[in-house]
Amino acid sequence: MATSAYAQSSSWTSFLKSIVSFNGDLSSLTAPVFILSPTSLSEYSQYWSEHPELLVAANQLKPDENATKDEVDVLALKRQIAVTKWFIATLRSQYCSRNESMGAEKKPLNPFLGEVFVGKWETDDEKLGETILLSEQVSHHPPVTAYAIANKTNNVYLQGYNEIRSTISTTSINVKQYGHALLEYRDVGESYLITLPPLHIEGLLAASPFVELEGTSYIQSSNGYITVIEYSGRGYFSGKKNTFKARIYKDQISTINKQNALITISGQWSDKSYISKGSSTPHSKNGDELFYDALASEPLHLSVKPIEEQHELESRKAWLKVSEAIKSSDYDLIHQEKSLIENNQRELRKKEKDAGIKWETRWFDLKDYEDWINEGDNESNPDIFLSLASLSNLSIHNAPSGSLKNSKYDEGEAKHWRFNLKKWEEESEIKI
Ligand SMILES: CCC(=O)OC[C@H](C)CC[C@H]1O[C@H]2C[C@H]3[C@@H]4CC=C5C[C@@H](O)CC[C@]5(C)[C@H]4CC[C@]3(C)[C@H]2[C@@H]1C
Repeated sequence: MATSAYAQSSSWTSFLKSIVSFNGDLSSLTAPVFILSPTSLSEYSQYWSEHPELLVAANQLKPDENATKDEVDVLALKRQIAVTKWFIATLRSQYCSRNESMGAEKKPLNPFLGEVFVGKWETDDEKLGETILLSEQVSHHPPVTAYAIANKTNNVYLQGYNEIRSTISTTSINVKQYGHALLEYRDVGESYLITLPPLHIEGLLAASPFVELEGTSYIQSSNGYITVIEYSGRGYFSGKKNTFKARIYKDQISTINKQNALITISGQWSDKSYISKGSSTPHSKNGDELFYDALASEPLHLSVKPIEEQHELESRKAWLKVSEAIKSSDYDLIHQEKSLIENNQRELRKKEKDAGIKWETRWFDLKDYEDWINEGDNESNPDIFLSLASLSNLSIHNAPSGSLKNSKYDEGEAKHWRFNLKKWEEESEIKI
């Protein structure tokens, strides 16, 4: 990875010193201008669907009414492969797009409470149809972004939320992701729980930061199939960066032995990956089939209405002056414009506190699963998160994403952000 010209700059070396006395909240660190992104973190929800054709693909793999049990099963496995491909395809957008567009990972603007970001992916393919995005900053301390993505044409709905907790080692920033995504294919009658891998930021000493994924993440289907994805960077499996190995099993019990894998996929999530049947590691060398080429398919970017048509709570309108100041590297103006927004927010919080009113989130509710479980009979409308967490043996608590039941994190609160369709349907001010 290239060493930036900034590596020796005094601003970067003093910044690196400052992160040694790090307090856990990345947004509190004053980073040098050249590492600041003009984009708010609330916009990162769009990375979940820059390949909408892959997001809806599983919906086309429906058995017809006279399919045999085998055909039904083969199609269920094909849907698991399709959902795994969609998820792997999101990773380049999620974790490389700033490096590709701005030369390095950047520090995003820290969204204010109630900040929203909406848009749509438009296409002239009427089988695919339009896909819409709603994103809302549902918490400022700690920063939590919730999102909902819908493709009505295919009856496909994705919702989720993200929170991060960071620690610093001598040369890298280690990030645990909290939250998960829930994906529903309502025509097929199937749902998926998707967890988020831990990551770390490399390249800090070279002032050319980039994200590397690590650990394990899961995709659990309501039909039992589960994909277990292991991540590594340079120096592990193949010495290449952004490496992963995904294994698909019939069910969670089978995951105790890698020999039980029905399908194995491996390669680089930011480049090419290959697929083979069974548990052997696929590779281009032994002629295994190409699974996905992340560089070959250009992402479809979200359409966002012009700033003059946006509501004041919409991200690009709210941050316009700060964003322009960052683009012109005018540190004083950045500080001046950011302070305006931050002081306004402090004022609002103070008024709410004095009036004894609590901030109401707009399109998402914080669902307390401990209440839900204690209320007992929910057989009437079983919650898909609870059933998928049980199938995958994953914790329902506010643990790092992908924590297993009975792991050391499997305790404490169990509150998760959920999309409230009724609130969106009653929305009268914010338009897509
Ligand atoms: C504040 C310290 C600093 O500026 O260090 C310089 C570097 C830019 C490293 C810190 C920032 O790195 C950014 C990378 C961001 C993550 C990128 C992608 C995602 C996926 C998305 O679905 C959810 C959000 C998440 C996890 C971003 C979270 C915020 C990260 C870690 C930024 C760091 C402040």
